[in-house]
Amino acid sequence: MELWPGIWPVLLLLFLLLLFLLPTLWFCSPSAKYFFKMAFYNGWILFLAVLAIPVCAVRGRNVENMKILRLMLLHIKYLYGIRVEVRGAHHFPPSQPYVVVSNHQSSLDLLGMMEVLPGRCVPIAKRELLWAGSAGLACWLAGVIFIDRKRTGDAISVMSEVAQTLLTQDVRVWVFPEGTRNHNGSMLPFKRGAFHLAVQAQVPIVPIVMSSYQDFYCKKERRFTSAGFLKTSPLDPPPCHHLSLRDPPLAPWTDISSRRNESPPKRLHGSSLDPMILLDSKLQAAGKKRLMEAIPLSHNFSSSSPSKSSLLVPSKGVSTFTCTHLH
Ligand SMILES: CCCCCCCC/C=C\CCCCCCCC(=O)SCCNC(=O)CCNC(=O)[C@H](O)C(C)(C)COP(=O)(O)OP(=O)(O)OC[C@H]1O[C@@H](n2cnc3c(N)ncnc32)[C@H](O)[C@@H]1OP(=O)(O)O
Ligand SMILES: CCCCCCCCCCCCCCCC(=O)OC[C@@H](O)COP(=O)(O)O
Repeated sequence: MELWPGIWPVLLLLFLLLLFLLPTLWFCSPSAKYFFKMAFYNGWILFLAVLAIPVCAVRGRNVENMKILRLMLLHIKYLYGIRVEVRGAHHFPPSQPYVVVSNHQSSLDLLGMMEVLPGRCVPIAKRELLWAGSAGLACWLAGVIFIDRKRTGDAISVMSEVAQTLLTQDVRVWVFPEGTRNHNGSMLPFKRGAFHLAVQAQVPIVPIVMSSYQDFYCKKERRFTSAGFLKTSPLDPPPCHHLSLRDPPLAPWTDISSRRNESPPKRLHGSSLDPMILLDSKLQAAGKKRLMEAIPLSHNFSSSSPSKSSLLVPSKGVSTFTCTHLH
């Protein structure tokens, strides 16, 4: 009993110590700053999810709930001083189902994603996210599609169901075809699911490239700097690759490859403290290149349905994919 009064000064001392230590770490240690920022990022999302769950639960699991999550997440970029610029939003087909494919650098992609997320669009996510507490539940309520990456067969059947849903319920799907986060400046080989999905549902693929975070964020170096940086989330200008199995073959890939070395990064504001527009043309080029490599590969997949697979095998040297829209 006598000990209790003594605990308050200790707690007060600890509190003062923290009050001194945290700002010191914040200003002196970039790693600590990185840690705090990421911890707050995750914590804040978990907190927002707690608020979102009851609102979303009214409708049950419903893709329309994604609008609520989107609105609730849009402010986070301001907390981090990240400016998001969207380019080429008009490349989204106006009102039809399609598959979005995008590069995946880190969980910060959520910010760019929310900025451009079209209506009735649900991401495909690894199953583990479902267990991320309130965030997992919020994702489930918003119709996020979960796949078990270790069980290819199961993942394929989920994707096949999604192909049906795309058409019957008029939804769009967002896939990170690298299948995991990748922050090395290039793109990992693409997984095939997104392309199967688009062909099965006969819908266009809309590629989106998010510029490199390297300038302000690097997980390996534990670096997450403040002020004066920008994240750009451009929609890749050359655009919707319509999967047409009937149209006469064109040579879309040569068109796109000639655009690979387009505009160098631009700095629109002079001062280093101003937000910078940094359109990472290399990553864009890598994205396009990968798309070029990956999309035709999906011709070669085997399908259990003979009629489908014969449709998908192009005649010799002919691409069945036509690019309906180039910027
Ligand atoms: C207000 C507060 C709110 C708070 C809450 C926060 C809210 C936020 C809201 C929302 C945010 C959500 C954020 C989500 C972000 C998450 C990101 C991630 O989790 S990224 C990881 C998961 N994504 C993927 O993995 C990509 C999709 N993966 C695939 O498509 C793969 O292809 C997969 C899993 C289906 C199979 O992967 P394999 O590793 O086995 O490799 P393969 O080579 O692609 O496939 C193997 C064989 O299967 C065939 N195959 C694949 N898919 C097929 C299909 N659909 N039909 C037939 N065959 C198929 C392929 O052709 C291949 O066969 P052959 O080698 O070609 O013969
Ligand atoms: C129970 C408490 C668990 C706490 C976990 C904190 C979770 C905070 C929610 C953050 C939601 C952010 C959504 C982005 C998800 C993301 O980026 O996932 C990574 C996967 O794409 C790829 O995973 P990997 O293969 O591991 O790179």
